[in-house]
Parts: sequence; C-alpha cells; structure tokens
Amino acid sequence: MILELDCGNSFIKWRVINATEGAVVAGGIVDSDQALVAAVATLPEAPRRCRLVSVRSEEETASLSARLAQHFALDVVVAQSAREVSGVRNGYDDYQRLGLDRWLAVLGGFHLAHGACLVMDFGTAAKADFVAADGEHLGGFICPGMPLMRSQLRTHTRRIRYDDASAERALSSLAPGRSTVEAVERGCVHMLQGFVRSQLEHAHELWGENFTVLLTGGDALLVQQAAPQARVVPDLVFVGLAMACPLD
Ligand SMILES: Nc1ncnc2c1ncn2[C@@H]1O[C@H](COP(=O)(O)OP(=O)(O)O)[C@@H](O)[C@H]1O
Ligand SMILES: CC(C)(COP(=O)(O)O)[C@@H](O)C(=O)NCCC(=O)O
Ligand SMILES: [K+]
Repeated sequence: MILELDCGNSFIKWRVINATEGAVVAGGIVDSDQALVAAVATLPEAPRRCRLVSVRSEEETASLSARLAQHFALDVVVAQSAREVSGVRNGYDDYQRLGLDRWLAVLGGFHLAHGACLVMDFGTAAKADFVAADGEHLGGFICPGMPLMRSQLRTHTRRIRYDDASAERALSSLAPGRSTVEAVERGCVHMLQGFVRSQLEHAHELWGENFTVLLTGGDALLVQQAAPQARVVPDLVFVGLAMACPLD
C-alpha cells in the first residue's frame, strides 16, 4: 500500500493505493497533520510507502514527513521541481518557482490529454496552465480562488458576515442574489467562471479546437458549466505525483 498526499494551502488530500494495480483503496480530505495521522491510523492495513507533494513551507512539509515516519515508520518521498518530466518541459524562467501542485497537474494533464491541454485547478488559488502539443509548458495564471475571494470580502468589509451553512445554500443557483450571502457567494462563482471562459478563449487563440481541458481542485464543480467540454479529474495532481515520484 502506498500513501499519497497532496498538501495544499487549505487542505491535505490523501489516498491509499494498492502498490501492484494502483487501485484506490481509501482516501479523504483533512485540515491538519493530526487529522491525517488519525485517518491513516484507522486503516485496516498500514501503508508501507508514501509520496507527497506540498505547496506549504519547507518546515511544515518536513514536520509532516517526520510525523509520518514516527507514527507509521513510513519512508516519505517528496516531489521536487524539475525542468522536464515525461516529455513535459517546465515553462517558468526559474523552474523551481512553479508551484509543485501546478507542475504535477500539468504532468498529469499532458499524460491524459496526449496533446495540447489547458489545466485549471480551483483550490485556495485558481490556476490555469497551458501545455502545447509538443510538451512545452507555456506558463499560466494564478488568481484568488473561492476561499480567498470569500475571506477577503468578509475581512475587509464591515457588513459582509455569514456562516458556512448559508454559504452552501446560496450556491443552489447563480441568479442575482437577494441577500448578502447569495450576492457574495454567487458573485465569486461568476468571477471564477469568467476566469475559465477567458482561459478557454486564450486556448482557442493558441490551438483552435485542438486541445483538451482538464479541471481539478476542490471547487472544480463550481466552474464546470463554464467549460462543458472539460474533463473533471479530481485526482489529477495524484496522476502527476505518480509520474514525478515513481516508487519502484
Ligand atoms: N469534501 C470537501 N472537503 C473540503 N473542501 C472541499 C470539499 N469539496 C469541495 N471543497 C472546497 O474546495 C476548496 C479547497 O480546494 P483544494 O483543492 O482542497 O484547495 P488547496 O489545494 O488549496 O488546499 C474549498 O473552497 C472547499 O470549500
Ligand atoms: C499558486 C499556489 C499558491 C496554489 O496553491 P493552492 O491553491 O493549490 O493551495 C501554489 O501553486 C504556489 O505556491 N505556487 C508558487 C508560485 C507559482 O506557482 O508561481
Ligand atoms: K492544490
């Protein structure tokens, strides 16, 4: 069994795969290292190996690795930046600066698309990355995702205040809001969908009709209607993680 982790700025996504077939046997989303340890401790069979990607600080990533080594005697392989993997070339001037979650989503996206692709990831931040048919990563865009937009409005205004349960209810429609919570939650979704449409336009300018669109991240479903042709791949970062960190 292999434990795989995707440590984002808000949540740790984890799953356990069978080392031989790669079948997913367990998984979940947790908001702390402690909660991860607790979840893994309840598994019927302890994982023997672990690979992870993190966009957290070096210290946080090292501390999580140490905790996993201590609790489960796991050897942890941490994904590292690279100029090129599996025919995909990192497009950043300084390849080490490209967020590792973006890099792995790009690797996974190109692998699944077998050609030009637009990869969009909706987590704490919203990210779009472009990969040409020859594997060249052309770069991308980063803007605030749903959690950041929402918290900026709540923090920097006096009268925008609402709870998580009403936020969830507000997203049952995208019609003009008739309350603060509806106006904000739906407004932010419209911002993200606008982002998606402009990335699609850019991809059309580059490649005409010849490209694949991949959506991932915790908020991918909020934007799906803006990209009806897109493939939603919730585990896209894990696809790239396996490519960047083969364990055999
Ligand atoms: N089952 C879930 N658990 C937690 N957050 C979720 C879940 N499904 C969707 N989300 C949403 O996903 C977003 C976080 O996305 P994620 O890709 O995990 O971010 P990050 O990688 O930056 O930590 C949040 O806006 C959250 O509300
Ligand atoms: C852009 C990000 C903050 C996204 O983080 P996430 O939303 O996945 O938590 C992360 O990919 C990152 O720290 N990138 C480094 C900067 C860059 O990619 O240019
Ligand atoms: K992420």
